[in-house]
Amino acid sequence: MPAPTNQLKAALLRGEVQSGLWLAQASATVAEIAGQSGFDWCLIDAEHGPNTLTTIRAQLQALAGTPAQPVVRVPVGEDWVLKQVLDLGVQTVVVPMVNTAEQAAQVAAAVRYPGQGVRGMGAVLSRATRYGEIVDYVSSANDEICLFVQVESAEAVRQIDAIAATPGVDGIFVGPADLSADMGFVGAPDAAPVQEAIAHVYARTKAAGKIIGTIMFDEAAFAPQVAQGVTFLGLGGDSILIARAFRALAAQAPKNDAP
Ligand SMILES: O=C(O)C(=O)C[C@H](O)[C@@H](O)CO
Repeated sequence: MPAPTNQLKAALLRGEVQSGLWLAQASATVAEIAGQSGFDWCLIDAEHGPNTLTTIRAQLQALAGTPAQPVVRVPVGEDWVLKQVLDLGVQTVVVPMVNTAEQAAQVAAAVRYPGQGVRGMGAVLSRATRYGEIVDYVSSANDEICLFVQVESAEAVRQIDAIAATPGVDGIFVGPADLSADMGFVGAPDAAPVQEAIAHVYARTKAAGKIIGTIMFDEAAFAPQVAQGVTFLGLGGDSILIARAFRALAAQAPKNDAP
């Protein structure tokens, strides 16, 4: 029995738009609700969300019962972090703050077994192999890994051609907030120089034949992003949606003229 087919990767490689939700609550319940809401994928954010391996595992287990494909963003692109997260069974990972081609090559090696990388051989003990049931996992896992590296600095933009060309990097994920901040436009991702840089990254990523990803929090931005070639599209995050819904409901509270 080989590693499970990465349905999200397969759809993205067919050029299909796949939209999803950022999960930063570290809640298996929120993950389960999101996973059955119609998203193609749900990303468990361990960079900005208070996630641990235990909470990531619980959310992966919750998502397993839903149509949504699981994605994990690791806090940092270190080999040991990627090894532990992949052993939990996720096959699509996003690595933040990849600024150079050297870093891209390092994380690409970290997510694949020897022959294509340096991923440690612990899967037989882990959820990734269903605790030993998937006996051919190690020999088939590499092809089912989908690695996105985040381009979110001016240096990464300068190195986009080398980063995108890196073997084992399947997609480039633009982080608008961090990119704009690094370019000197804190809180202003719509600034013209930032948008020009993003358009350049999209063009060079497309030229390299790689998948383009990003996240938007404005529904009006979804279609324009797809028109620019984005197929791995974040539609927002659980925290902001929950907060908005609570504020909107509270605002509906009836009042009376107390006697
Ligand atoms: O820099 C960005 O933008 C991202 O990487 C996405 C954010 O981290 C995400 O949490 C939305 O703010």
